Amino acid sequence: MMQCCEENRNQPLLKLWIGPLPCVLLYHPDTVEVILNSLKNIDKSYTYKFLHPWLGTGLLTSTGDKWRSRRKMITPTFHFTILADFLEVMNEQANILVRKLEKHVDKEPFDCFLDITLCALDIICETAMGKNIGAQKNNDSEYVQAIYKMSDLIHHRQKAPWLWPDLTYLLFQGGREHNRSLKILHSFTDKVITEKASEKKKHDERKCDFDSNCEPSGSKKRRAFLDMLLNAMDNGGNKLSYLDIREEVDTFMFEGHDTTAAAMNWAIYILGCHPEAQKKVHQELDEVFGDSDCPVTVHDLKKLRYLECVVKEALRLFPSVPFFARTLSQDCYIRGFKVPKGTNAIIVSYALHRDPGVFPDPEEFRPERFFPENSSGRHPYAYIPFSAGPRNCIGQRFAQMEEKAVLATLLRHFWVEANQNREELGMVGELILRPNNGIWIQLKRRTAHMS
Ligand code: HEM
Repeated sequence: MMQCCEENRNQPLLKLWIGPLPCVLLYHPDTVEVILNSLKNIDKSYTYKFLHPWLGTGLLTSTGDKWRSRRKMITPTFHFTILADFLEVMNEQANILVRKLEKHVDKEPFDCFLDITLCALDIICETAMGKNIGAQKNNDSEYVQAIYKMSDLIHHRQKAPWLWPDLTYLLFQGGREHNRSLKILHSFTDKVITEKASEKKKHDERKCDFDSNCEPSGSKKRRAFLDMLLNAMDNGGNKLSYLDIREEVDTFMFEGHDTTAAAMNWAIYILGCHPEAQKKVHQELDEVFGDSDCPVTVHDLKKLRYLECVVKEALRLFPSVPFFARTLSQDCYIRGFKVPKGTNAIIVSYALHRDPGVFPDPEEFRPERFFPENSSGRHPYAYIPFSAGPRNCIGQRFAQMEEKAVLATLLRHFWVEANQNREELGMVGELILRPNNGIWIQLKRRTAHMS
């Protein structure tokens, strides 16, 4: 698909069939805008249906009034002050990662992909559910294995139209494994929600009893998204049901960890290939942190402007979600072409981000492209790693905070060298853009002021 867009860069759009589905591929800012800006064409495409058994119709997969009401209810849980509380979890997990990676300093190249991914998994588990599953220390857990199995199975099914009917799917081994993993995933979230709900009940009762002295003095309890979902209400004052909450928690688990994990891995890879840029990051880190080993604060994050440009440029070259799709609920016109209702519009951000008219020498890694003076006036739909418009990524600020905090912690300790060229990565655009061959790096220790 990526190659197809590249070869037809001068065409306004591409029409093709994927199995029985009529599709258009979009990879120009103005054509993408028509779809993403629309308040009507918000239905996800047919292949998202294979996420339903796991995620139900949570924020990612729902549509119409359900999506509108949920989006409104959940948006406040991503408020900046709440995100700031999550930074503590991000710092803790990033430090565990640093300790794990210590053993590789001045040693042979190693594949860091899983290490970074498990760090992202621990972060989302604790922030979404308030549960520390310690995946960084033990990745053999049934739940961790089931998450990866499930993502693989869903992707495989999306690519194979003969596996689309539920009945046929169940005849295959994949279908049976799918149901096994589903049980593990749901019983884990069920258990966590039940525990949290009963904790909340006890807490509310104590509060009614006497509205103070409930918590031991001085202890500040960490909030998780789940705590906020248990309190959330729609316009009519209705609370979310138990199943409503489960679909949202599962959605955060799915959408909120592989994406950030891939993004951090790609950023480490690309910095490992560009020592000049890495030196600038180190210099900035030294200016902000000096010799201290204090955890990263929100205030520090604001000062890491060059690192932010690195993160953005890495997501341009390697968008974690390389394409996403809508099914048109009404006819629309794109550059004068009538695209009928029912068509699947596939937005190929991987190709869009490589438009040489917007990003000259698109394959070059140049964080400077995102300096304010260089990005002002750029088409607002030319760079959309988090999608754009009303259905953009609700976790964007969370993800940016996590990426910067974890990368800053890693790079305060290590100098990174990458050991692969791009061809050796085995890049594949599945649900997530992944390096099939892993990310092989070497680490050297660094101390502040080395830069
Ligand atoms: C670098 C990290 C991330 C990237 C690149 C990313 C990218 C995206 C993209 C492209 C979409 C649109 C998908 C579509 O239209 O099918 C999306 C939607 C979404 N993302 Fe993210 N995401 C990231 C992190 C997160 C995190 C950390 C969370 C939650 C904690 C999250 C939660 C969601 C949700 C719930 C939606 C659906 C929003 C809606 O339809 O209203 N994402 N994300």
